[in-house]
Amino acid sequence: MAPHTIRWGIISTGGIATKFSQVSTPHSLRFYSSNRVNHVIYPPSECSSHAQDILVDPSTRDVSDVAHKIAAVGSRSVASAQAFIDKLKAGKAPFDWGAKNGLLDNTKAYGSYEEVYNDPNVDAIYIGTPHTFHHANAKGALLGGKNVLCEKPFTLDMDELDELIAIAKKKKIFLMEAVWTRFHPIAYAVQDVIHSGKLGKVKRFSSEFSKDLDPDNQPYSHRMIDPALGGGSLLDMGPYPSVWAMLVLHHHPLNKSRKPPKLHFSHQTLYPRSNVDLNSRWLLEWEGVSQAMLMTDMSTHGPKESTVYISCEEGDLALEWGPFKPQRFWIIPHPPGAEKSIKVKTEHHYPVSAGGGMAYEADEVARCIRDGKLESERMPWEESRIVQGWFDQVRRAGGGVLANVKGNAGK
Ligand SMILES: NC(=O)C1=CN([C@@H]2O[C@H](COP(=O)(O)OP(=O)(O)OC[C@H]3O[C@@H](n4cnc5c(N)ncnc54)[C@H](OP(=O)(O)O)[C@@H]3O)[C@@H](O)[C@H]2O)C=CC1
Ligand SMILES: O=C1OC[C@@H](O)[C@H](O)[C@H]1O
Repeated sequence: MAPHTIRWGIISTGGIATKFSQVSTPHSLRFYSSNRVNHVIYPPSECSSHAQDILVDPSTRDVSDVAHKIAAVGSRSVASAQAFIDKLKAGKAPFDWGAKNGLLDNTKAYGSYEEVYNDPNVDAIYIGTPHTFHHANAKGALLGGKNVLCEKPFTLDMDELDELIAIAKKKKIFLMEAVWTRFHPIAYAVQDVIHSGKLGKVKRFSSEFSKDLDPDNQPYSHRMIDPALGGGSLLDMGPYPSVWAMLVLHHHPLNKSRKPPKLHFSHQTLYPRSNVDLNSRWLLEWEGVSQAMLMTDMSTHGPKESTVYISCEEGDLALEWGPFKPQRFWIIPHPPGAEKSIKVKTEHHYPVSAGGGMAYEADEVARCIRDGKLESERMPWEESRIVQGWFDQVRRAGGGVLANVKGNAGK
């Protein structure tokens, strides 16, 4: 049967859209315990782009039921949209597959986002603008009748998110937050290990996304600094410690009710230059499962081999940095003299397939649309709401410039 093909419209030509992966030479990687992906792997890169990744041959990730095409690119400048398309067409392996196979034929370059919302040849829109525009862009796309995949963080606050969900429900249109990590092979593997009980009960959990962005040497207009663009570490980086807590603890078999966790306390260190948060910490508790300490920080890199650390009865699990796309984890015995059934440290590789790792979430969108779903079971609205709720609470308690800022719900 022919694959169900989604005709994408891409909104914005910024960093996430244009940080083209410098990947050209395939090599085979052997890995210890993955049985989900086992074919040609390309070297991992932090730079990923939705537009570029959907141009990779889907068979490299064992996908044949869905496919992608780029029907339109919208930018505030038509020249930028056209340059973006030209760059995609000039992509190297594995991204050249799309141009060679017609995925960029007749792609339209628009000098506004509205034209993409209204293009009848577009099925779904990917939104890659700064956080403070997500709500307006997603709302415009939904009102134009388009399915939506919106970059993280979904919105600035819960009211904005609830309005988008209400529109999607009313118009019966698919809507999803682009938390790509949820769809990576390693995310399933980590859940399998912890939820199988092989390591016993979870005793403690910590996860963080720390990265030195050298804020003092960035212009004020940088979206991580400028409050008008939703600056600070929490909104940009917070989805990643959160995704691991949600997958491991919220989805834990012991959390039968799937009740949201309690947020005990939070703290933000403010960055005097613009009064956004330099770092944020918050403590959650899933009753009967575990507590979890989550952190974001844009002033330092943080630990390389334990961006997520899950202490369990029989041994621990540690994930490599960065939490947005780790490719390895380790199972680690307790300290000498305190070992339980885990006696030796083992390493487990789960690399993403060819490309940067963003095609998995695009495949999910395509399948959901094909199947007439409004939301994804792997990235459901309620779980975006839980995480958005933490951000609202942490931001408000932090006292920074964004503490009392309200989003644009209703506008
Ligand atoms: N999933 C992931 O791994 C990643 C996700 N992201 C998310 O993507 C979003 C965008 O981040 P990033 O690509 O780094 O951002 P950039 O600042 O690099 O680009 C944002 C783009 O948005 C458009 N835009 C529209 N209005 C404005 C405005 N007033 N000011 C600035 N830009 C505007 C511009 O595109 P144009 O001129 O074409 O209209 C601009 O190039 C964020 O929400 C971020 O959280 C970012 C990086 C990685
Ligand atoms: O979403 C993201 O993931 C990758 C990071 O490098 C980037 O800062 C962030 O926006």
